[in-house]
Amino acid sequence: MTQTTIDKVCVIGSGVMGSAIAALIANSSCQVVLLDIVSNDPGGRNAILKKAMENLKHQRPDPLSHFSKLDFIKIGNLEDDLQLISECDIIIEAVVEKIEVKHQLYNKIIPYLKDNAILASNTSTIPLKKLKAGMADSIKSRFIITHFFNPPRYMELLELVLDSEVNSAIIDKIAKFLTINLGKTIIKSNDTPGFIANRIGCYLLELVVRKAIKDDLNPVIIDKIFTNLFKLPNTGIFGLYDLIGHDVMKLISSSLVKSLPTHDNYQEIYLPTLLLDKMLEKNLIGRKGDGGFYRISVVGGVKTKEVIDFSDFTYKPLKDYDMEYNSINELLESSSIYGQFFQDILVKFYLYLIGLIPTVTDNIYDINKAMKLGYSWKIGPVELLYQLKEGFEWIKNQALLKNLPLPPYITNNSYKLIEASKFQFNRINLEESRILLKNNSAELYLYQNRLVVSITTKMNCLNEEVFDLIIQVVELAEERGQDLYIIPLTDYFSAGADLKLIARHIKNNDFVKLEEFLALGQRTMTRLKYSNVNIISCAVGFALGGGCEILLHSDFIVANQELSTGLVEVSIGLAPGFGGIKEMFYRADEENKAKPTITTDGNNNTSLEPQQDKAELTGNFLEKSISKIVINSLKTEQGRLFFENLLQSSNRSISQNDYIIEVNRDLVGTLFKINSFGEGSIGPATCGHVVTIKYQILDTNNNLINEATKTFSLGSWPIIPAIDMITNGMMVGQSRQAVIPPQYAYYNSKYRVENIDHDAYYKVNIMLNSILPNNFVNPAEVKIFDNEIAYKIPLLCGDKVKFAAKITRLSNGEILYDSNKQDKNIEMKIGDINYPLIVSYALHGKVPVGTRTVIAKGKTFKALGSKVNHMLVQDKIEVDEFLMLELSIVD
Ligand SMILES: CCC[C@H](O)CC(=O)SCCNC(=O)CCNC(=O)[C@H](O)C(C)(C)COP(=O)([O-])OP(=O)([O-])OC[C@H]1O[C@@H](n2cnc3c(N)ncnc32)[C@H](O)[C@@H]1OP(=O)([O-])[O-]
Repeated sequence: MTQTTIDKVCVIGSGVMGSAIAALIANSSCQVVLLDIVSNDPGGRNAILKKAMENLKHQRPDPLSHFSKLDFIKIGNLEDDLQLISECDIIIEAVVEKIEVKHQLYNKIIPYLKDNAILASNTSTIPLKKLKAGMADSIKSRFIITHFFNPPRYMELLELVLDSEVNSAIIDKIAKFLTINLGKTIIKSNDTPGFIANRIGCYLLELVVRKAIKDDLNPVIIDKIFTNLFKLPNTGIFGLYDLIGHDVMKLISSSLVKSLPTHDNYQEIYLPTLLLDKMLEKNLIGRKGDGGFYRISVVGGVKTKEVIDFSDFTYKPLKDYDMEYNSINELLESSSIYGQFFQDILVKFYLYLIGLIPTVTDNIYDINKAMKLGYSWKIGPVELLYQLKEGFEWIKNQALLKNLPLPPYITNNSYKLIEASKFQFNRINLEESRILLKNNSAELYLYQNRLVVSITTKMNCLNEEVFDLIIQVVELAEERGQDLYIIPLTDYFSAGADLKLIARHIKNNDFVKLEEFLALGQRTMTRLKYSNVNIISCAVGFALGGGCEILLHSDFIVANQELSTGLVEVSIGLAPGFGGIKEMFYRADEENKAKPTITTDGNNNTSLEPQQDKAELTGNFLEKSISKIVINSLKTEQGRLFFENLLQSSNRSISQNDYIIEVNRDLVGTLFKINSFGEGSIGPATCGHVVTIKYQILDTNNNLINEATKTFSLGSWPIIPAIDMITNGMMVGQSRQAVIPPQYAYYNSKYRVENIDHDAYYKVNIMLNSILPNNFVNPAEVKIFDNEIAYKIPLLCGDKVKFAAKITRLSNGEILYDSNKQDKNIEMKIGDINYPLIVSYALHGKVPVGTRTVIAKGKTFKALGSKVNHMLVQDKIEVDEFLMLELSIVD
């Protein structure tokens, strides 16, 4: 559903940021056009874009909220497809940070902009006024900088840079899109180099790293102090430098140093540092290089974090250090080298930060917020200052002692007007509201004449008082005939039922109170569900357990894109008690009704109904939930006794493994919308088999593009990849008809199918004539178990994959193969005939995470048509014995 007047957005530049911004926008179900330069690659004129789309599927953390969101992105190049720009309401430029390139691009695209389209640059370094130089006034009034943070899907901050020329209607329109559709928090910055967060964040990174190296201090201790005392994210400072990349840091800092005035303190702290230069030379540039300050090594199958030894640039396992300091104050009062180091850097850091007022922004709360949202600081830097015994006075005194100049914000005493309460930013402006009802756990506000309930307990946990107030409020809303909104005042919706309360009841053996609590919760949910006013729940952060159950019982859910929600209690062995499982099923059923279907008319023409918007509830949810509950119960002595008593008549002890549930393997179907015709008796075809097929490729108007009979090995992609993927699983004599999305329709440069448009959907008809060799995996004889369900693009025939594998003989537990023992993961193409057939069978259709356990007969462990078997000595396996294969995907 589009909530603003923005229907289509164009992103230009499919690099790391551009493609991830396109994914973020597609996640909100808004149409995206992603453009880049023409490629000379044999893969076609859009090869750069195809690669970017492919990368989106594999990046971690996932840029896409669901793989079907790729369908919202249409790709094109800047020569053939410029007219696509004229359909777009916003054009976001995310090309290389070179002013000449950007200007050339603007000149090229401006003739295609529709009248009221907004043009935005995602630059992080080039000033707005330079970007706008030479533009016509009619473009200047709708040209802005929208600075996203990396990764755009996960970082809430968006820095918006505008000037007085920008039309106010444009500001309103883009602000609505960024906040409502994309869930971003906007912070306005003046047009100064690096804007707010990077100016401060990179200053701190360079200050700490360069000074620590100069003073010969240990990165591990410094990072531990930052994460433990200052509550910075776990990467610390050195880890973040590695994550950004030393090469990128160099680009950012050099650009900042070049554009900042000569008296700016960045120039002074950006010390020449030989060791950093040497690291760059040796490609020790961080995570994407051969290591950085830290490196992760896999030794004996175990991941080990190591730290650099500057004496010879080797790496040593990380030693843990005891924290000597209990608080920031203790650290700063210490005369240790680390105490002195932190004193020095903190004074410099804060003087720099405060000195940015008013040139960069006149709002100190925005500075605090930018670091929380753009750099994931749990506590903002200005809030942190209040944890120092003397706060601003400490900075002031230290500056005087060290003879450092004080910024105007301190000398004119503006800092004395800071109100600590304003650091917590509420989504509701409480000053505009009036409390109508209240107890110790929840409150009802009248906000802009709407009824709004907010929970006020720790983590917004649900207790009796919360339920009492909600029931009372629903009644009041019905009396007034007004809809009811449930909105958190915090960054999260609710952590669910108050587990401490439940634990107290259990500890006191007070099961009557526990039952009453559950009954009250159920009554509350029922009241929400059957109220005769609308219940609208607005959720951000997390809505876990009972929090999720509130959403499930609401009439409307307004969810932030990054909301984490679910009935998570099953993983700790608790059954959702407030009606969540039932509601999940009702909703899943409704979604199934809305699912896209393939309809086939009398002439066997297939048409695809419109794509649905929501993620589907696939997988055996109920069985998985119950199995998790049982498995977790079995981990406790009481749980085990309970189940053993229950099963006494069967007179056997029980194992957790008895409760692992089979998975379903139909994820491939959600990608291709396959219809099968006929039964067939020989097969099924598995990746690696040599098949002969007759195929037809048709466009969506049923025009025949290509047809032929072809013999090839499944997974070699000789026609278009989708044909191999769809043929997998077919029986000889069977036919399949499928609709394939563009990303699986591109052709292989070796065997060209002419006239394939890289951006279009196609239909294929396949008839399977023969399979060689006649060595098959009979699905009825195979058991497959997964350790998790995930909604990711499944691995398919012909894809490359990296995994660890173990094969165990079930009759005696003998381990026949273990890649971990050989200290090596397997990297193979699904369909490689040098690996056991069962491996390709098990990998096709598996999501690229977690462990898959397969139990199958020895005959399926033979490699296809080859004497080489990279995992087993073939002669050691009996055809009819049962073997267990465990495959764990490696990132
Ligand atoms: C019977 C069926 C009922 C129903 O149907 C199902 C449910 O809702 S079942 C429930 C389903 N829900 C869950 O399973 C979620 C359980 N909670 C979590 O997973 C994490 O706490 C969470 C991810 C929310 C935040 O992580 P984080 O940011 O690292 O923060 P943190 O972890 O450090 O916690 C901060 C403080 O909050 C406290 N507290 C938190 N949650 C609860 C609670 N439910 N209760 C009470 N207290 C809770 C926590 O103890 C701590 O207190 P203290 O005194 O300051 O030490």
